[in-house]
Amino acid sequence: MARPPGRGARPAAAEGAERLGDRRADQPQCRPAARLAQRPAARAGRAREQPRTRHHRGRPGHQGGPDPDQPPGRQAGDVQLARTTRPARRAEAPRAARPARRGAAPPRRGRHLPRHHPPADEAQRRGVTVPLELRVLAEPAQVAAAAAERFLQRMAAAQGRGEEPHVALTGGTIAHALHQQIALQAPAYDVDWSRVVFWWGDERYVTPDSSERNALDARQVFLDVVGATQVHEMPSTAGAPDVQAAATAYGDLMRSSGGGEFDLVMLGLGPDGHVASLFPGFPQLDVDDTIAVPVTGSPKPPPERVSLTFPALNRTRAVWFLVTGDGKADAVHRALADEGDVHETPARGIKPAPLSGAGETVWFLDAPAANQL
Ligand SMILES: O=C1O[C@H](COP(=O)(O)O)[C@@H](O)[C@H](O)[C@H]1O
Repeated sequence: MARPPGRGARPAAAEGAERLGDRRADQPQCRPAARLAQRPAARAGRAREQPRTRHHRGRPGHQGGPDPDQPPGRQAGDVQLARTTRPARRAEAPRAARPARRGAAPPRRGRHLPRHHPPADEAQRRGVTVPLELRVLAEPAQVAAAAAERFLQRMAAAQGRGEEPHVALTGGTIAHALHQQIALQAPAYDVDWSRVVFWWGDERYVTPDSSERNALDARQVFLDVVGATQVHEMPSTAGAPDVQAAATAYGDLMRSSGGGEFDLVMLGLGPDGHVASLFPGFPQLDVDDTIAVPVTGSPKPPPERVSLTFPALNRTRAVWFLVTGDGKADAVHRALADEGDVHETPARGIKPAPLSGAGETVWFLDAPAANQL
């Protein structure tokens, strides 16, 4: 898994630095950023010398006292770091199914993924390496604007190659601002919205007009504004008799759509490290033979949800995490630490394994969310 930045292990790249293409884990991904490359050598040496425990690696000042060269927390300012993900460690791979510790519904087995659908550790098995970028911006509004700009560029580029990109949208705190920004910036880009296929990484199983619905806000501020036509919502209570049926129907729809793989999956991150509706300690984390699973007893309301599984989310060229606020800083740190358990920090199970094209993992963070890196 990837390391947090700031330990001198990998050179960083300034925004706009020339990308050198996909490389193996032990090779630098981008040319060093001038401002970071000019750090005093003594600081880099100190960072290497400090003994660190597994959970504190990469947290300057946490183990060895405050670092005089480094103000607390990562500085905002549109800095882009880039590294390459490492093949997942064995301990991080999803384990055999364990009993639910909370009131989660047992996920239904036997809804097999298409043959081309890679298992959760497909990236590891095939030795796939995917570049990892961190973009730290000052405020949530800048995170939304930067991600929206890149989203529009990505869609236009995919369509320019003759593709019809499939995208998984996120819910959560950042989604509203992100979607607003996409709609705002859209007129400047040549995107045919009838040729982008929208899905969701997770959804709340509530009434269709509930303000808890991830899709409702996305439609109002983005999809209906730009005129998207291929929008696949997860079923609400009006569309399926129960949450299990909702998950089954969504998996069936995705399986029959012939999409193959996502071009892009966008994800938020909960303070507990959850992504989509895959929560710490829940049995859905271990499901690798199904596209979508029901969740009951969610620790975050509302209690009933549908979520894509890790294999479904990882069947993508790109994953973008969008995370803001200091309440997420510990989760960001745990997600990017060298070691950790996917059952404690579900974000660690996100390892895109592209079947085609170049892969990427990008973390768009505001400064508070990055303050433990
Ligand atoms: O409930 C959800 O939570 C996560 C994280 O959301 P946040 O509000 O803590 O940012 C989100 O990614 C997911 O889509 C959503 O349904």
